[in-house]
Amino acid sequence: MVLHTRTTPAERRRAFRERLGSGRLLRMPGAVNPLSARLIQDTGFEAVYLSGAVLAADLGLPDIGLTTSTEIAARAQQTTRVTDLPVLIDADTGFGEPMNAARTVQLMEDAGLAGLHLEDQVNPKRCGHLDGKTITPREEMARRIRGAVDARRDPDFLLMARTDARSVEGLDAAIARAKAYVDAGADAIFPEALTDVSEYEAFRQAVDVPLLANLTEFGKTPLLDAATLENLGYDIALYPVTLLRLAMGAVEDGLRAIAAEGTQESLLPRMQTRSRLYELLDYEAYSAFDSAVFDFTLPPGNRPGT
Ligand SMILES: C[C@](O)(C(=O)O)[C@H](CC(=O)O)C(=O)O
Ligand SMILES: [Mg+2]
Repeated sequence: MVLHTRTTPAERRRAFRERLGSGRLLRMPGAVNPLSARLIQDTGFEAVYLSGAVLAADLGLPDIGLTTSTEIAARAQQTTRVTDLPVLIDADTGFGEPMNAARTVQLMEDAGLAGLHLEDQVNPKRCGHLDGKTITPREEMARRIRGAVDARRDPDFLLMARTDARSVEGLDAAIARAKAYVDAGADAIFPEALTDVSEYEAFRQAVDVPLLANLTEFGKTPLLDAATLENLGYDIALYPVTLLRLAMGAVEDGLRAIAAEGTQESLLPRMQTRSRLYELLDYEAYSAFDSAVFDFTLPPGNRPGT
């Protein structure tokens, strides 16, 4: 995969729709950057997520609706260029009125994404697993969804509605909202911050469209495993911030070790090697453009593929 993806956005959207219709659970890790999307593909996952929390944290911002739709579209495009997998993005509240949600859909289509989700919070929004959320009236969110549906040009672009109502209005209201959002045209539902298996079951019984389970760590939801979620009939298992938490944990430990030990020697076994990085970048394949690009040798045991 030199420089770019080989698949078109249309092909990926189609593949994503078909995969969601398979009845098998789709495990979707959130990328931390375009390179990590490559790693998600390389390790055998079939779709990539772009988390609003990660995109904000990447800029040193909290997840309270400060990022803009053009900012996240730019990051999305950098990501979709370097993976063949479908990419689903977190479009928060749609960034304003229903007309802003409509524009957001077109920006995300143009960024090569396979779909997005919109949530029924008001701004400033917050992480779905925090207390004190405020949600829109149900009809306001239905208008947001209808605006998004009308703006969509590729019918395969997935429009997922997230409801944050469980921790605000209770389970029954959250389910009623999910149904109303499907009636407004949502293709899939993201019930946020469910607290136990019985709530997952209730959603599954009530809603016919694909359902996403958000397995974010340190939140309100138990970290149900893939087999359990598949048995519950869920379609997507989301690990939105997992890679960021792993990476930042490792970065912090590493910084402390260098500061304490005066060398990074003890950290080498935990590092991605130069050869693995080059393999991921498909460095060698760039010789097709210019044989001088990859005409060096790496130390023994450190060549891509060895
Ligand atoms: C899924 C989510 O919307 C995200 O932005 O990744 C967050 C995740 C998190 O903050 O842990 C959410 O659940 O609100
Ligand atoms: Mg989010």
